[in-house]
Amino acid sequence: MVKVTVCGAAGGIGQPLSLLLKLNPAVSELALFDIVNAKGVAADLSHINTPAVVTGHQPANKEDKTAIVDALKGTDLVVIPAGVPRKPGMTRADLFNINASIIRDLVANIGRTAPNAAILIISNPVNATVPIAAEVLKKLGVFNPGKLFGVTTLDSVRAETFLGELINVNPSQLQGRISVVGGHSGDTIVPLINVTPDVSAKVANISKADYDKFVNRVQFGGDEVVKAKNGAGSATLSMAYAGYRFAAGVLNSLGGASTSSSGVPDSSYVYLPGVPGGKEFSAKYLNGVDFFSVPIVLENGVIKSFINPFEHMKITQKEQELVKVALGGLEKSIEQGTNFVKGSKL
Ligand SMILES: NC(=O)C1=CN([C@@H]2O[C@H](COP(=O)(O)OP(=O)(O)OC[C@H]3O[C@@H](n4cnc5c(N)ncnc54)[C@H](O)[C@@H]3O)[C@@H](O)[C@H]2O)C=CC1
Ligand SMILES: O=C([O-])CC(=O)C(=O)O
Repeated sequence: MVKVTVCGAAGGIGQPLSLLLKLNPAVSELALFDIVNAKGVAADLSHINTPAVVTGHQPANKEDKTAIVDALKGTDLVVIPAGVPRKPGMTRADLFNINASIIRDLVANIGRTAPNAAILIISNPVNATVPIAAEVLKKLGVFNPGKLFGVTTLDSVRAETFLGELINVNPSQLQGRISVVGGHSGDTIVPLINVTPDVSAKVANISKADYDKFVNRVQFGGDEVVKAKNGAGSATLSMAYAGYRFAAGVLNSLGGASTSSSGVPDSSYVYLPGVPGGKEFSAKYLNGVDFFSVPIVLENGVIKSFINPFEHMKITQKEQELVKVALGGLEKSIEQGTNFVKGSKL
């Protein structure tokens, strides 16, 4: 019996992500929470002939806490795509003012109602919203760093797609054979492409100009979609796919499967000092930066270990430089998120 809750389930990401979760046979209950239209989306999805029982939870007014409590009660996994998306001309950091308090309040509810649930954060700016979640859970005394995941899978999905185009390989075959680390915005995103010898041999022929274009496209792929949607939001469908890919990995691990079985596992933006070996890794390679996206190995829905890219992947000089740049941006966002909660009443 596995209960999954989606917070922000009626949104552009929330709806297709909930659809994909409804199709997963491991899910027995799917609780959809949103401040609008949660019941409508739930009624719609509930007609699909798969075992998951779908429920919709929508507060009647601002004071109504029963909807969120019902959505979270007994849940094993919460996915959060709640909040506002970007419009052209905005950075992800510009979303902080609105999304920071949405994440703070949702995670406080999770900490109080479902302290053992795995929490997957999609809402931007991920580089800061995950530190917000960690700080809230710490304040409530229920922080389990092995169960807090910043969802950066879309960066991997993009890297696989764009590299596949470049080296003429079916992009779905690149899953687990390249990696993306760092954070989730602009130059904090660092693709690593020399992860397996077969891919490494192919990328050796890429020109410097093409490589630079590839890195830039992975780092700024989100902007490409924001521009194309021209005011109607940011990536939703590719994000729902990516969010589902990551959530399915967590669900599989709850069912006993190891995420490390096929190549390099997906990365997630995690609190390193709370992961085995993470504190030493951060001190040695990241100037002590606490949150960083690394490939993680899961067991029973919890991070069992992570793969140290600096020891297990052939990182080039250029990639080292990209990591250095990423750390500067990450430090600022982490501090912003942490300070926000320190100055907040829960
Ligand atoms: N991690 C990643 O790779 C990506 C993250 N995102 C982020 O995901 C977030 C959602 O994007 P979209 O689905 O396109 O936005 P959207 O506006 O279509 O949907 C957001 C949903 O959240 C709901 N919501 C707002 N406040 C809420 C609250 N307090 N509790 C529950 N639900 C609430 C809204 O009613 C809406 O249905 C944005 O912050 C966006 O930047 C988007 C793409 C990729
Ligand atoms: O670009 C955005 O604002 C949404 C996002 O995080 C992405 O598409 O990677």
